[in-house]
Amino acid sequence: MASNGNGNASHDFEFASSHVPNGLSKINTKPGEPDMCKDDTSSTVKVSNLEQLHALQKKKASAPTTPRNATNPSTPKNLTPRAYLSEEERQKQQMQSVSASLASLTRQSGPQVIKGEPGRKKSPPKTVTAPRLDISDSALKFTHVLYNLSPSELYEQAIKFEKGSFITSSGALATLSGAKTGRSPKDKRVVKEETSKDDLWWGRGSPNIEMDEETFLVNRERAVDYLNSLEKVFVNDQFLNWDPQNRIKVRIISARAYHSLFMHNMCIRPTPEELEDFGTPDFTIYNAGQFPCNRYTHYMSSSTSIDLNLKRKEMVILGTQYAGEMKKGLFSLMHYLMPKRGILSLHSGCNMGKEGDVALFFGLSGTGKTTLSTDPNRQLIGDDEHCWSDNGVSNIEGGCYAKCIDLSKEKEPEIWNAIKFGTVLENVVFEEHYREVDYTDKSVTENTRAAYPIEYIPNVRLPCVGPHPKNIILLSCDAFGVLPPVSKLTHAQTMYHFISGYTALVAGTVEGVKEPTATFSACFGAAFIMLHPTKYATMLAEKMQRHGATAWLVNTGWSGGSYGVGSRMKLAYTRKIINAIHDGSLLGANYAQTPIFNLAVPTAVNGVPSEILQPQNAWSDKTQYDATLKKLAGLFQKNFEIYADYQVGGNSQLTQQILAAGPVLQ
Ligand SMILES: Nc1ncnc2c1ncn2[C@@H]1O[C@H](COP(=O)(O)OP(=O)(O)O)[C@@H](O)[C@H]1O
Ligand SMILES: C=C(OP(=O)(O)O)C(=O)O
Ligand SMILES: [Ca+2]
Ligand SMILES: [Mn+2]
Repeated sequence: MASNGNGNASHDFEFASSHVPNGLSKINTKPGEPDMCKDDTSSTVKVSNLEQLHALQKKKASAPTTPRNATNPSTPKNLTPRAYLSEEERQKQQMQSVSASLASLTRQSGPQVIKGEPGRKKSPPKTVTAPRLDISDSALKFTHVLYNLSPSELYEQAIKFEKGSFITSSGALATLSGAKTGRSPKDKRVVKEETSKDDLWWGRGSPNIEMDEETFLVNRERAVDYLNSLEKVFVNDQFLNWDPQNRIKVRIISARAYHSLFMHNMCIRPTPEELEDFGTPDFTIYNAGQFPCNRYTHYMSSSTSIDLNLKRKEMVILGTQYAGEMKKGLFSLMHYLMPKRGILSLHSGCNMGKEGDVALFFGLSGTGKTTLSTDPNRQLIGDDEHCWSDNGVSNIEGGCYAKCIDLSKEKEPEIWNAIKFGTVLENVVFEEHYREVDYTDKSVTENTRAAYPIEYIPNVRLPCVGPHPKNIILLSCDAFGVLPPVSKLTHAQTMYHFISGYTALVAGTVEGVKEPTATFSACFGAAFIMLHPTKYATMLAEKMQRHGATAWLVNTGWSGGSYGVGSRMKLAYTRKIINAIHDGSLLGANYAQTPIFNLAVPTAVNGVPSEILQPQNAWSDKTQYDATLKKLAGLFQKNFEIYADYQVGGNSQLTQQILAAGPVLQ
């Protein structure tokens, strides 16, 4: 009957052959049809007003989840949806839990919260009301809770309400993180309290700068008051760790859609059933990043404070909107919780080959964990944070956080293609009309970032778990240009370099500064570790020995001279080196020892010019090379002094071997 695009003409209307006086043809409806003009022929919608029509557009939500394959080990067997609860009761419990999270500690109960956006006054709001014993202006107002919104909803929130939010030509959400475009490790504080203080690493070299319990509460109150003063807050209830036995439930309360979307991408996304049974989180982040801390508060040294309280299982963020702070805050938590269970937490990328061979990529920021674990020939398990338990490896996260300065489609196609709808693009610059991103532009920061769900990488391994690692790759971006592109490490050397955690980056964007600065960051992530580095090193040594893993040191930094003279190692060469590690060919190569560092360097690697394998060959000024090598060796030795008094494991022999495995200056 109808014309529905298949080429048949509609016979619903007939033009009368006779002309009416004004020149317009008269339209006659067919006999039997109701006397109304229809502009299409499909059945009409069953609504009586526009509002109802708009309501039809949105159907019952099913939360966007992290996809898992059929044999999903990350859904614990005892997870049965609470079928006995009515939808209304369930929602009420959910909001009661959020209200409790947002409660001031001086009140018995939480603030009045309403699920959903402000301004929808039509239906009576589902509120959770606190008994009004302590009547105050802030207790009288409602806070709207935007609970586990989808990427589409978060895009709308960001674009409507957050200045600096734009959709780029590839569909990503471009945002600005404000004044802080990187982490603020000097502003991190850890509460010294009786449940954890004896386990934690304090003092020289430690990232854990202490704070007392009272001061934490002052900052927590500041964050909670700020969040409650807003019309609406975002709440994400999500998981960490793909190992089902060691999954952690986290709640993130934030004020920006950008933060909510970032965490949606970075944490593991629960299924609707898992969300129904979420209950009370194991850990809560209060992100009040737009609001500064009070500098008159004890322990505060700037307007930024990132405070971790392991006893209360809470983290407070004030004065920084850099989203990586939340991700790495949770990583710190895992660096405390997991070793207590005999599980090693690792600042590493991880992927797996067709034979089930797993590789770990350790390294500080910018050394290549994300770039090199994203490999078209291998399945990606994760780019940044992992656990190594007796069952193998598991990713902690549900997403990746790639650096995108100078990103190119040719060199890193998988990451390039992952920057699409749903991806958060931090601090990038784009052309104002077409919104084409210019990845070379450092106007906002050099630390431009893309956060995307892990399944945006096509060859992802879901669930993100794997067997015990075969190769351990320590990445170092040596801007001095003296470390070889690749070397095979002995067991003791592995421990030495793991504890040292060396990289050297160029001093940054300051004009005229050409001298590289060495960074030593224990366990390739000193900013996130909670226990003494030797604790993690002992676990790594034990696991590597038990599972027969081989370790390699790979320099992704400079070759042919230091920064300013030499050039960055070609990514294509590094990839060839990594391939030779994966396929086992490098294990059987011939090796030569280097002076001072005593590293075993292969004489040939398929696809890599042999003259760059021994770094001194690539330098034109040999005396300069010798001097630079000695300088770096001295820096290593100086850094290691703080560990000389510690034992690795119960084994003083291993400790002696580790000390002897460092560079030797004649
Ligand atoms: N030889 C190389 N190996 C690895 N990365 C390289 C190399 N040369 C340049 N790069 C660039 O260095 C950066 C490494 O960053 P990324 O992989 O995100 O580091 P991480 O994940 O360790 O913080 C990327 O921008 C990458 O394109
Ligand atoms: C998010 C970060 O990690 P990485 O640079 O290691 O990817 C960071 O250091 O802020
Ligand atoms: Ca990374
Ligand atoms: Mn990282």
